[in-house]
Amino acid sequence: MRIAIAGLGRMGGNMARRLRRAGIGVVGWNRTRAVTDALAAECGVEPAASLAEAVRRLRAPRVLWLMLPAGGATEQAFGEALGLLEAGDVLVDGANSDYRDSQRRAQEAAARDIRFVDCGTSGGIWGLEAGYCLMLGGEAEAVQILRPVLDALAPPKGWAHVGPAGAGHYVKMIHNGIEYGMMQALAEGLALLRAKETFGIDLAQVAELWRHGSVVRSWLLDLTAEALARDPDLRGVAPWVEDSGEGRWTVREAVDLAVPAPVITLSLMARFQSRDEDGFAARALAAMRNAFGGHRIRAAEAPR
Ligand SMILES: O=C(O)[C@H](O)[C@@H](O)[C@H](O)[C@H](O)COP(=O)(O)O
Repeated sequence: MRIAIAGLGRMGGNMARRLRRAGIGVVGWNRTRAVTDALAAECGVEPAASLAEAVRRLRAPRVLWLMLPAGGATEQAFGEALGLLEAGDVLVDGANSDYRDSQRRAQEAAARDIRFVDCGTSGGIWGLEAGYCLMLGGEAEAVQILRPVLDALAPPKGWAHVGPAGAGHYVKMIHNGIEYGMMQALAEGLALLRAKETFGIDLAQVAELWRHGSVVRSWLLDLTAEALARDPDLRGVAPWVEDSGEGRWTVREAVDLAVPAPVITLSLMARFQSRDEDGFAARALAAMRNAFGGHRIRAAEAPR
């Protein structure tokens, strides 16, 4: 089997490597040509200078796997791919795309008899060795065509066809919402342990301890324990937490469906709060408290 991968960054590049290790042919295209060439030299990816060339190098039914950043880059490549692929070909989006975009894209592809598969992809940079967890939405026949690729990318039992178009990215979105909540709970627990100064608890020791037989043992805890062992106070990490969209979409979904999701919602808000360098809401609170009760406010540093 031979497929084309568009986007050979952290995720796409490692997926190409893993496929090559399993003996699957990979035609690779990346916006920066040097990245494609390096991968070609390293593991025998067939380099393509353009998306059109990548598609030309495939045989029907062609499989083109987009592994680009969600949003503009994926949308642009999707539009271009529709003009390059033919009826019966399979177009996969493995990015963290909004499931509603995937539903629309599946319809646009279906109008040209192109089979669109949305693939939620979990595993990050560890996927190369451990395999990726793949959540697939789309037609069963299209997923069948992908079977050898999925078997190579995922660990045993690590991929599943979870529903129609959009369902793959929907399941990945909820997965990431859960990820936010789990991360937040671990982070808060560690902060509470650290605050109990009278006990002098060694966080790295406790995180390591909990990895063995405890109810909260998990891969996230494994990674946390490693980070604490390296840098017990995490001094090298600024208290600024980004988000890429999936958590916001999960919260939006909770509102749309009127399903209470307080933990996920608050864990998203905690990330926003981590970026609030201006602290206006906190200043407003302190000002109100001062106004009604004469309570002390801490003077802000004079602007320089
Ligand atoms: O399952 C995964 O492998 C991760 O969820 C992965 O998709 C990625 O790390 C997120 O994009 C980070 O998401 P945030 O930037 O929203 O934290």
